[in-house]
Amino acid sequence: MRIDVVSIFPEYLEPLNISLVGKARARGQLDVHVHDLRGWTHDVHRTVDDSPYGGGPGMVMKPEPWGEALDAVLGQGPEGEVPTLVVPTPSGRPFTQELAQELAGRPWLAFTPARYEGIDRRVIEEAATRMPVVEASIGDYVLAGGEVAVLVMVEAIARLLPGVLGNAESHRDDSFAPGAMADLLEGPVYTKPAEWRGRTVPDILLSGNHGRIARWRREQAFARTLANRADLVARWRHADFDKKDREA
Ligand SMILES: Nc1nc2cc(Br)ccc2s1
Repeated sequence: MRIDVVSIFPEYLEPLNISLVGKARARGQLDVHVHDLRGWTHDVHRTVDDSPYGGGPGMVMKPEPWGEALDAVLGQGPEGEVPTLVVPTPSGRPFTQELAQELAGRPWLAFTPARYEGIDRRVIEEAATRMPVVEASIGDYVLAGGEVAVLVMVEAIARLLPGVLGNAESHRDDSFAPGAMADLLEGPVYTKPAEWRGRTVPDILLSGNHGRIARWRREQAFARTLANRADLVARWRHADFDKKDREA
């Protein structure tokens, strides 16, 4: 997978050089290119924003630099291919595990994290005439810019790429993963020592009875989901619980 990111703070994307994403890049599983939007400005002040038409607070990101940046990115990718443009925005569709899975299946993603009050709408409209566009929100809160959202989305997507996570089984038990864990949060996990500050590990996990352990883990996941995410539980049908249990 190729990933391009255009930002006025390219240094914000430094974390893409380390850990899971960094290792995937070193192994050639990911080809990441970070671009400074100001490279497509032509004035001495390298201007990327201006006051909003219609008035209102803050500044809006000018269309010209973004248009030229996307032209350049399109020209750098595989011949005849276009990226899926991913626009982090509080007003986008929820970025969920399902959307991460969908985007993990694309060969080329281009991220355009905004700052200020956002990007002139015409940039997105014009881009949509030449590539798929996904406007996605990582949550119901407003950040100072989209770079943090890009880090979240790239990590969530990269870990789903074949071979990136050491243990291919890890995906199966992810919270929100399709199948048995859909609409479920992961339950508690434990490791050595068996006793720590007077607290022991649940006996069931030491029993070696893998069927009962799987059942216990699902009950814990259900309880955690019930406690923290009633919205997910509302999507369960009673019969599904038993069915999901059989799938475990
Ligand atoms: N939750 C989010 N907040 C923001 C703010 C800006 Br400015 C750009 C993108 C995003 S995504």
